[in-house]
Amino acid sequence: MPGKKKPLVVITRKLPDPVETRMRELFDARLNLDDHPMSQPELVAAIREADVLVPTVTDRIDAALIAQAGPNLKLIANFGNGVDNIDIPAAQKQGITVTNTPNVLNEDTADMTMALMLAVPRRLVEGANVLQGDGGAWQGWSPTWMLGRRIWGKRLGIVGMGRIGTAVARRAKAFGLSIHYHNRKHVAPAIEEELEATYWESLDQMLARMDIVSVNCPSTPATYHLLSARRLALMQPTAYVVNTARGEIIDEDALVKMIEQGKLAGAGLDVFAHEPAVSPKLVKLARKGKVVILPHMGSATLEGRIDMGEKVIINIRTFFDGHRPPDRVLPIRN
Ligand SMILES: O=CC(=O)O
Repeated sequence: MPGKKKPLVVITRKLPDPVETRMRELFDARLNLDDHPMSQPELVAAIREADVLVPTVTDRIDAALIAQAGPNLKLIANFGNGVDNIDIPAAQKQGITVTNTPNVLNEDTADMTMALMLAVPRRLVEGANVLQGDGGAWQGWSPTWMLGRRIWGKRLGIVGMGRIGTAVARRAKAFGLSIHYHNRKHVAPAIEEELEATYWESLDQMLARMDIVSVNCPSTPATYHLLSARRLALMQPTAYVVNTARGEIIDEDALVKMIEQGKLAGAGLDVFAHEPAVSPKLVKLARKGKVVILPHMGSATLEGRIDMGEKVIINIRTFFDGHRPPDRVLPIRN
């Protein structure tokens, strides 16, 4: 941007090198080279001074923080798809634009969803641990040892057939699962045709009939504990739950209890209710092979993270060129 003063852009976490290099070229970029999660006073200092804040999903940008924004703060360009970490109405009220990084992580997150969908019923981690443990546990192949459950021919229920849900559905179809989905408002007729998918208006009815349920909706006040204790209890005891969206969408305590009591077969979880803390009960279930737990790695590919950084840059540049940034996020209207 020749001739113009470069915007002061505060980035809360370390980003991949090519992204940081480009940000340095384009902006007055304040980087977090040692990658420490920013403390509340550091966030307040950043938001007071910056023209643009680039937070990640681990930074809570709530109304109290936004209220302390300095006069220069015009844009919060989230490095992340989910914006549940940002109080969008509070930002909008203060004239601050919010953007995110959609689309570029659909395929990576869908891959991880598929990986969990395979890992739990097919006992992938349990099997790997046999060889990685003391080494003596494997007695050789046996017709009745390490038997999991087949996923081919089973029913997959997708909660939230959006961009990621659709990418999951395409993969799952190729693995021989029949595709079912529930969306709160919109049906997706094109996807229904392409994947011979069945739309369930009633989430309760869908849950009761699925072999695997994959959570792929955003975390909003309306989806908080969408898979509640009552709804989880509707599921078959042979069913699995996979969540690569947000921990808050499932009542995690209820899920744990149901798996402990054999009322659900297991779960594959990449996200948790109180990250980075993970319930010790879930860790215990993981040791028993009932769940596979991953530390929020759905979009964690080098390519994906560089693409996300590129999106952040495009959003900032477009905004300062006087146009509406491509990934502007507006408050949800019910
Ligand atoms: O979880 C990661 C994201 O929302 O980008």
